[in-house]
Amino acid sequence: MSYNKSAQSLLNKLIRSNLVNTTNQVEVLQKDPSSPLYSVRSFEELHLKPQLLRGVYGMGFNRPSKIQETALPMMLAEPAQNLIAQSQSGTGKTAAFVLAMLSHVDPNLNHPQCLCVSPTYELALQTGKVIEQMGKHYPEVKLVYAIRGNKLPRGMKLEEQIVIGTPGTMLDWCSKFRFIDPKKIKVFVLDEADVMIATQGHQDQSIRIQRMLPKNCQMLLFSATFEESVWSFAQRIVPEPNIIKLKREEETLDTIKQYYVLCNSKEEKFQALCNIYGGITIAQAMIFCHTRKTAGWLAGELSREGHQVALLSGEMQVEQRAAVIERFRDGKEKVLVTTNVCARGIDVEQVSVVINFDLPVDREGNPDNETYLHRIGRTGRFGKRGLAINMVDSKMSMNILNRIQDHFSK
Ligand SMILES: Nc1ncnc2c1ncn2[C@@H]1O[C@H](COP(=O)(O)OP(=O)(O)OP(=O)(O)O)[C@@H](O)[C@H]1O
Repeated sequence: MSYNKSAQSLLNKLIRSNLVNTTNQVEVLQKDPSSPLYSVRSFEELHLKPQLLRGVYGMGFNRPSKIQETALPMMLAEPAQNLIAQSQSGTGKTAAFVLAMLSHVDPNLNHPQCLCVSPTYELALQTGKVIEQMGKHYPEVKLVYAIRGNKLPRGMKLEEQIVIGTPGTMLDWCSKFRFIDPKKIKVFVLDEADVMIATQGHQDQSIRIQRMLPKNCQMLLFSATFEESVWSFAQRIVPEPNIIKLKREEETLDTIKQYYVLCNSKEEKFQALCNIYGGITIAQAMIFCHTRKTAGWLAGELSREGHQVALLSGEMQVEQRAAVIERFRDGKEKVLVTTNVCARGIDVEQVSVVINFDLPVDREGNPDNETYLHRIGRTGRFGKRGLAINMVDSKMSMNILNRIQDHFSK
């Protein structure tokens, strides 16, 4: 379960190349409601160090994202303020806390000052990459990974200002090995709290790290979702927090053209698919199948027809899946074939054509409306127009399609 959650989160990060736009307003709950609430419309207003402003613009950011507008002034304020922030993946949380960490470190002090914990090694590396990009013009600030494979000699004291890693190793480095002096930490970031608590032990380890930090250390916690269990964990980690929440944009089927194609067999569906493919110039398409076997077969047939196809399948390791997704995102393959299960929870916003080679159904064989919507739907008025094609090959699948139609009244 936790493996799935962190894999999903990683794959989502990899498949997305852009900020997720949202028209929803942020909800803010201040620790001290009488203090003024600042929000910024530009990065200049934040009075960042010039090296960091260059780093931000160098990444192609023109203005703060919705959540950054409110979160950044809070995180950069003096004295430090604690923050719990929740918004869906892709809305700019990572970029925000990376900027906060880079702003708060003193490059002249050669000891760790910021700790950032992530649920997995791969997720930690992704955050590390953002630190490197944003800190590109600030080479005095150094970064080290507290992850299992990284073995340091006993008695060593770290000189890097930022440490990013997984809770277990981070805890060992702070207590058992004392590579880090927790009393000198100024900023503590806990990323992906919802994924974190899904792993046995991570919650306790995170709390034990937090207890070693000084009272005036800034505590920041981020999460994509906010169910009760995340919330109670957040409150144990972050005392006297400001709270920012950004609602997830509703997905709609309004801007999507949906079709279905009637066939008699798997082979006919494949033929129909080839015909459709010949008829329209498709930028990039994702094709969903019910089983691994069908997905493998279809990918084989498509490549025999000369298509460049990527296959994402459940038996692959996360790294392999990540590599497939990265190649697809970079346009190296135009078609991605995957199974319903494997792609659950993955956002495919930039894909304009979605083909359900098999319709999404749940374990009992009933229509899975939620998956249908998530796969095909687009959010808000920024949503690009899209095309969805459903393949029907039996009375049973026609029945499922009809029930999906009834459900959405479309
Ligand atoms: N102000 C901005 N302007 C333009 N792009 C931005 C801005 N902030 C972040 N981005 C880009 O948007 C994407 C999502 O940002 P980021 O990874 O920070 O979001 P997130 O909420 O942390 O999502 P996740 O939890 O999946 O990492 C990244 O590609 C990032 O480079």
